[in-house]
Amino acid sequence: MSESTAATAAAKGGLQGVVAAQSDICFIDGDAGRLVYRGYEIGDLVENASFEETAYLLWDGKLPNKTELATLKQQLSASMALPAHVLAVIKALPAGTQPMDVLRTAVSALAGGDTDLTSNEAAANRRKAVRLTAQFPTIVTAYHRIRNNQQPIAPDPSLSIAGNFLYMLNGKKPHETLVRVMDAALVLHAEHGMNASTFTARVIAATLADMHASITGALGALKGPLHGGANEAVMHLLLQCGDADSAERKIKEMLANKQKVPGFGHRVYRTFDPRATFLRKMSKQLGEAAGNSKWYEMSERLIPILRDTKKPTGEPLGLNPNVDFFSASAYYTMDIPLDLFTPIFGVARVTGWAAHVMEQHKNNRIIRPTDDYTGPFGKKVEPIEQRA
Ligand SMILES: CC(=O)SCCNC(=O)CCNC(=O)[C@H](O)C(C)(C)COP(=O)(O)OP(=O)(O)OC[C@H]1O[C@@H](n2cnc3c(N)ncnc32)[C@H](O)[C@@H]1OP(=O)(O)O
Ligand SMILES: O=C([O-])CC(=O)C(=O)O
Repeated sequence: MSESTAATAAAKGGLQGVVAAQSDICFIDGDAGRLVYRGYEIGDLVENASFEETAYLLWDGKLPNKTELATLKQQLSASMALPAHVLAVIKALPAGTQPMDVLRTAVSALAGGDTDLTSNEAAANRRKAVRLTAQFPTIVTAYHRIRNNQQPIAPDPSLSIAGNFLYMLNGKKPHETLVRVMDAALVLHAEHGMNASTFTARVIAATLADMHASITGALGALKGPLHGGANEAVMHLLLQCGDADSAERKIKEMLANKQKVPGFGHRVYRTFDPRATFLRKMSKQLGEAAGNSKWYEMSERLIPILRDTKKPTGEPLGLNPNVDFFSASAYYTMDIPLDLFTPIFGVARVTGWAAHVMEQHKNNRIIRPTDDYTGPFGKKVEPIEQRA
């Protein structure tokens, strides 16, 4: 970044372009639309590696061999069931509690009773990463069933994380194609450098707080509609519009009113988010398989509007879909309830958060930036009766 561009970015706030850590985990080239996890291109991983292999890669820095993968799968299967006190916490939450809040609360509750809680050593962190990754799908699906007056389904040790998520959600063995789509979505969402939730996790970890505290905080950041919450917001928008013509009108109106359109734009990508390229294909294929391409086609209609609409300067807006855009129509076509879209993001991203917490703990310095004070000086405390 040139000095003048850096100065403009600094004035806008949001830590744009600020290097917050040295990291071996993820590389993003925002101009080229390139995403790399530990040296592997995202396209290679999504086509040739499972979510479990990706988790291993993120945590251990290498792809597992057969024995290592079998061990990880066994460890994950052994950790999927929730402790009784966590199920009790989930059941005690008031009706209507949002699934992201349930997930955050349950992760916080999982700290109680975790045998490694107080250790930030690498081996303890690795065990906690496995347990949390295994427990996330169980929390999300158990809550969904409980809120619908259904019994939670016990995880099936023969299924993957993706397979178990669909199985525990619907109570029947999922079709292989759907498991493959869900697995690919999890690989695509697993990691993304110093995004807001990962940065949050690292800030918490850098105080030497533990993995559960860091991931509880990360979930709070992921919930927001400018971050992970955008996938749910995209689907609400598509449903509210109902058809492509109304959606086109609505988007133009939003742009004219300077409103942010969910699922578009990115702090780093200046071109198509490479993950959106894969999710776009998945949304199309799912629509065709379901005999309902309406949501995919509606989504396609919006792309040229956000790319080509002119700014007052005459330049095109140049906004592209991000990871949250096509995941919305893909998950909706898979019959996944809207308010589980962001929790699914969490089911994937817990692996990336855990990798960053481990990296932070390995080479730590507290993260404490500074601010540019713009308030007054010289005030004196007046007696309360004299205050306006
Ligand atoms: C997993 C993820 O977190 S991916 C992102 C998910 N979030 C969303 O989809 C929400 C919609 N998108 C946004 O709000 C933003 O694009 C963000 C939060 C992702 C990135 O924010 P920033 O880095 O601050 O945006 P940036 O500075 O590049 O914006 C440039 C301009 O494009 C505009 N813009 C950016 N995104 C959008 C959008 N989705 N709709 C309309 N205008 C937008 C900005 O308002 C800004 O306009 P200005 O120059 O007239 O002020
Ligand atoms: O990197 C970001 O700012 C947001 C994002 O796409 C992600 O977390 O996947």
